Formats: sequence, structure tokens, C-alpha cells
Amino acid sequence: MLFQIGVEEARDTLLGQILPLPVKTVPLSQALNRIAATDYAATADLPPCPQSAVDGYAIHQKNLKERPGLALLEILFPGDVPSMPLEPGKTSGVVTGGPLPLDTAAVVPLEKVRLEGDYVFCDGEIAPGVNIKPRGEDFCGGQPLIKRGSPVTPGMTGILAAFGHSKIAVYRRPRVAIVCLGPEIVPCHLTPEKGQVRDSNGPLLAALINLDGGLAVSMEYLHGKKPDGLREVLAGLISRADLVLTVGGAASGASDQALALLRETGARMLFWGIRVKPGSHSGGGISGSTTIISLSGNPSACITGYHLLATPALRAMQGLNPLPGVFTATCLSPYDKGGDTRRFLRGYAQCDAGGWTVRILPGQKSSMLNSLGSYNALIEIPSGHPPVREGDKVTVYPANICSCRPELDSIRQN
Ligand SMILES: Nc1nc2c(c(=O)[nH]1)N[C@H]1C(S)=C(S)[C@@H](COP(=O)(O)OP(=O)(O)OC[C@H]3O[C@@H](n4cnc5c(N)ncnc54)[C@H](O)[C@@H]3O)O[C@H]1N2
Ligand code: MOO
Repeated sequence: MLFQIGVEEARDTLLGQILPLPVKTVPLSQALNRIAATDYAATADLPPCPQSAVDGYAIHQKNLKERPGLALLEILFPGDVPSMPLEPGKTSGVVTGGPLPLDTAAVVPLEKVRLEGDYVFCDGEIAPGVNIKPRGEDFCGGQPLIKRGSPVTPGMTGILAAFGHSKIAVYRRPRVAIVCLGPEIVPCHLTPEKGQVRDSNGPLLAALINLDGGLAVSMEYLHGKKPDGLREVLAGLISRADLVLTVGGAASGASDQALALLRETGARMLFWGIRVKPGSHSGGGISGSTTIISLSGNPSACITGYHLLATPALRAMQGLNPLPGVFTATCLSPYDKGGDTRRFLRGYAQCDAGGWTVRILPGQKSSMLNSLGSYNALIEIPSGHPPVREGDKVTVYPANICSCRPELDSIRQN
């Protein structure tokens, strides 16, 4: 087992053990934010034939420049198909999105015509092609729609539906079990007695797991159990989950038992401790095909370890590019704590006309929850970095954002 290793080494050690989960076919309505496990393409041209862009009247090529009153051949309604081609000196009434009669060169909106009996009058020269949606204007048959490893967005749901892809092959959602090891930690619906602490990390992790495309399937507590009982519970969870997160009991105090307990279940721990603050007491390992990540109990240390290790693991399980993206932002707050250890501060990043900025949020102690209400980024302060001044450029890792958002992936590629 490796001790006190770098963040990237820890992350890559875990990723080296992870394969995408099995593929499942789900109804399109359940594919939102899931990751496509195969490529999908347009099954036909869209529009499939020339269509009208307006409610109006079809004009023949020979009547574009000037025209007499045009004799009305037929009036088409939504869902109708033209029963005859257009002829010079004649017109058909057409609807928005409806198929056009053969030989239509343009369509005049109905606001611009005058009707007299069965004749349609309109003045002026008409440009060829006006108000016509050509066949294949939107998509050509065979054109790629979504590639394997890409998220199904709301817009993509509409596109897939337009081509009849009503069932979608996606990677199975990772099942994640959370286990709180602190004997003082009680579920948040209980009123803590003296010495007890309400669990905030469990619900917080479950929310992050959901954003990252996983399913938090179980939340267990050492509280009320003898360590022996917990070992059995933990072993059971490891056999059912794709990822097990233990929380707390990770530092080396006498009552800190995460490492011993995990080993007793037969898990092979790969590393213990990473060179970062907060989150230094994070560990990782495997048991069969289950990934195990041990997180600190201190809330901000807990989520830092989560973002640095668990988010990439969950992304890899879903066939996404696991690598955390980074971008550069102008820091709007000073930070004067230096030191040898690499740090990740909770921040709020935003983009405006001047580019990306990030504000360091108040409450940066690893025991504090305060910054967690509004953080959307982790700000990297490299080891040995001098104090950060307002206006300095800093490296930012997006966090606490739906992992399956394509814009996150475009940030990741920058
Ligand atoms: N002698 C040492 N003490 C500590 C060290 C050290 O290296 N040597 N490291 C400090 C740092 S840094 C951190 S971070 C914490 C990590 O502690 P653990 O991961 O062992 O976590 P616990 O001791 O179990 O809990 C710490 C803190 O967090 C609260 N907690 C735990 N679980 C939850 C939860 N689910 N919801 C809310 N709060 C939780 C717990 O009550 C403690 O207050 O260790 C330092 N000490
Ligand atoms: O793990 Mo503690 O992380 O350094 O706050």
C-alpha cells in the first residue's frame, strides 16, 4: 500500500482498477443525463422532404417575377399530403411544416395575399426558395447525433426522439454505498444527544453522487452497532455496490478505525493519505470489482476528497472521460495562508464579459460547513505558492455541478 501520495497518483491508481459498468437499454424518457453506450445517427434526412416554413401559398418557378391571380388547386391542412404538383398560374394553400407540392419554388405568407373567390393575388417579385425548408436542412441521414461516452441532454432527448430512437443504450448508473464510521454520528432525522453529531456528510455525499450520475443506494452508521456488526454490514455493502465511501475514522488517532475495518473485510487498500489540504486523510482501494474510497469526517475535507477521487471514479464507471477539468480564473479574494501543502479552497466561479473570475468563500477550515452552500469550484493553491493577491490568476476545478453537462466537458478539454 502507498502512503501519502500525490492527488493525481491516487486518482490514477483508482482509475487503473475501474472499467465502465455494463450497458443497459432504457426508454428514452429515462436516458436524461445518462451516458450513451453506443453511437446514434440520424435515420433519415430531416426535414424528410421540402416543407413550408409558414402558413401561406405555394408559388411556381414561372410565377416568381410576376403573376396573375393564381387559381387555387387545393388547401392543405396539418397532416395532409399534396395530391397534385403545382402548375404555372396555380397555387395550393400550405401550412407551416407541411410537405410542399412538387415544383414549389417559394411560399408567400398568407398575410401577404389577397383572396378573391378561388383566386389568390400577391404583388412583387419573390425570391426563389423563400419560406421553404429544404430536405435535410437540419440533419442528413446517417449524420452522427450522439457519440458513445457523451451525456444525453434534454436537447439530445428531443433529437433522438425525432429519429425514432425510443430506447437508448446507456451505462448502468453506479451504485454507491455510504458508511459513516464515527460512533458519535447519528442520522440527521434524530435529535443528537450530548456528544453526538448529526450526519451532514452522508446527505451531502448522496447529493453529489446524484449530480455525478450515481445512485446512493445505502447509508449506514456505526452508531448503535458493535464494530463486529459493522464489519458484516460493510462487507455486505462491498459485495453489492460499485463504490463504497466510508466517512470519518480516517486520521491516525486511537479511535480511527477506517483502515483496519476495511482490511478486515478483505478489501485491498491501495493507498492511504494524499498530499493535499483539506482531504489529506483520504484512502482508496478495491474489493473484487468494488471501488472503495475512505473520506475524512471533517465536512470540507470530506467533499474535497470526494471531488478529487470519487467524481473521476464515478465518471469512469459511466464511460465518461474521468479526468477532472481545470480552467484559469482571476481570483477576486486574497488568501494569505502559504505552506508546503497543496490546497484546494472552496470558491464561487462565474463567467462574464471579462472572462472567468472566482471568489474564495468564507469558512475555509476543513471542519466548517459554511462555504458548502454556494461553492461551485475548487481553487488550487499549489504547494509553496506565495499568498494569493486579488487579481492573481488561479487554477479552478469545477465542482458541485452536474457531471453530465456537456459544457463541463468543454471546460474539461480547455
Ligand atoms: N492527531 C491527529 N488528529 C487529527 C489529524 C491528524 O493527522 N492527527 N488530522 C486532522 C484532520 S486534517 C482531519 S481532516 C481530521 C480527519 O478526521 P477523521 O477522518 O478521522 O474523522 P473523524 O475524526 O471521524 O471526524 C472528524 C470530525 O468530523 C465530524 N464528522 C465525522 N463524520 C461526520 C458526518 N458524517 N457528518 C458530520 N460530521 C462528521 C466528526 O464528528 C469530527 O468532528 O482529523 C484531524 N485530527
Ligand atoms: O484531511 Mo484534513 O484534511 O487536512 O482537513
